[in-house]
Amino acid sequence: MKILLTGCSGQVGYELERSLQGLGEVVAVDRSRMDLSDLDQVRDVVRAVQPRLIVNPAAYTAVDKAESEPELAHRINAQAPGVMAEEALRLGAALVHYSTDYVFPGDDPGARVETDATGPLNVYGASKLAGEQAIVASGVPHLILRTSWVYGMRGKNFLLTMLRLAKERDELRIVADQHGAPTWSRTIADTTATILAQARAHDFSADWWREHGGIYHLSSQGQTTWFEFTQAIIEQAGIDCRLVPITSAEYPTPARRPQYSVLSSQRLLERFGHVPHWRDALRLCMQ
Ligand SMILES: NC(=O)C1=CN([C@@H]2O[C@H](COP(=O)(O)OP(=O)(O)OC[C@H]3O[C@@H](n4cnc5c(N)ncnc54)[C@H](OP(=O)(O)O)[C@@H]3O)[C@@H](O)[C@H]2O)C=CC1
Ligand SMILES: Cc1cn([C@H]2C[C@H](O)[C@@H](COP(=O)(O)OP(=O)(O)O[C@H]3O[C@@H](C)C(=O)[C@@H](O)[C@H]3O)O2)c(=O)[nH]c1=O
Repeated sequence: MKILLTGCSGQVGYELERSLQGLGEVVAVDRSRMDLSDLDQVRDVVRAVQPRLIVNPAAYTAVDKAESEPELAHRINAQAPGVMAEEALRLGAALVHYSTDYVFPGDDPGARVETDATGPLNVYGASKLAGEQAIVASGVPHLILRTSWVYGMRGKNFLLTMLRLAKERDELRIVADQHGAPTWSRTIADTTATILAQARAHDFSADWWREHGGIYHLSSQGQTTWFEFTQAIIEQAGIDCRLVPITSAEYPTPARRPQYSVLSSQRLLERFGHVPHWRDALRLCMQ
């Protein structure tokens, strides 16, 4: 069985290339082979590979930059997944896609469930929501896994930024009024593989997708703030750096970010098992 994996140079894509190995023949493509801003190329690659499953972690993830490149963000995060969905449907294949906590406005302290009303505050979030909608509207069998605050020991992420800055500076000023759950890229990849192993046990049947497909939240257990997350990172790394909690207003950015960004993974936990607490995953990742 062929699995077409996009974005294999990204945080989640890199981990997926390993986690998906047991499930089939993984055809991993990066931007040089399939540029998601080129919709004809996306279509051509899917037609050439003829996968039974497309797994799409590739995305435009530069949240602030997206504010000045809305069309490009929309093409990569919304139109390209739409083309993948159309092509997968044509081939009788299924699509696994990733989305974000930033589809929500984050004005309510409770953990968001899958059916809660969306309302992105920024261009990135709006483009990811449009991607979800294109996939759902296509009618393709799909899983959309919404995750949050992704980090790992490679790629571009908050953990690595903080480790670098903490070594360069005596003091870091970090927002303490945005709440969420940092999620290790490996947790996302391994959970995806666990879910797909269950689908494979049912021969990826239409019945399985009807019963288990759809949108799931997949983020670490527990919640924190960017400030407290940084405290945990610095402490575990044993770096001496003073951390100052600040408000979002004191750290102006081109994109607005949600204040409360916690996702409830209850639906996924009930069907597919365990997701670790953010502190446990951070410890393991940094070890
Ligand atoms: N990072 C985060 O904090 C969060 C991410 N998500 C979602 O999870 C998924 C995985 O994210 P993550 O692994 O962290 O993202 P990364 O930014 O680490 O990786 C994104 C990947 O997409 C690729 N990509 C970007 N533009 C294009 C393009 N035009 N054509 C082909 N490939 C492209 C990048 O390639 P290249 O290396 O060449 O740039 C890279 O491989 C995404 O859907 C994202 O929206 C959800 C919540 C939080
Ligand atoms: C570098 C830095 C950032 N910050 C703040 C800015 C921002 O509010 C917060 C997080 O910064 P970042 O820009 O790294 O994170 P951001 O790009 O907003 O991260 C988001 O990425 C996308 C892809 C997602 O889908 C989201 O789930 C989320 O992970 O930390 C500080 O307070 N101090 C600092 O020194």
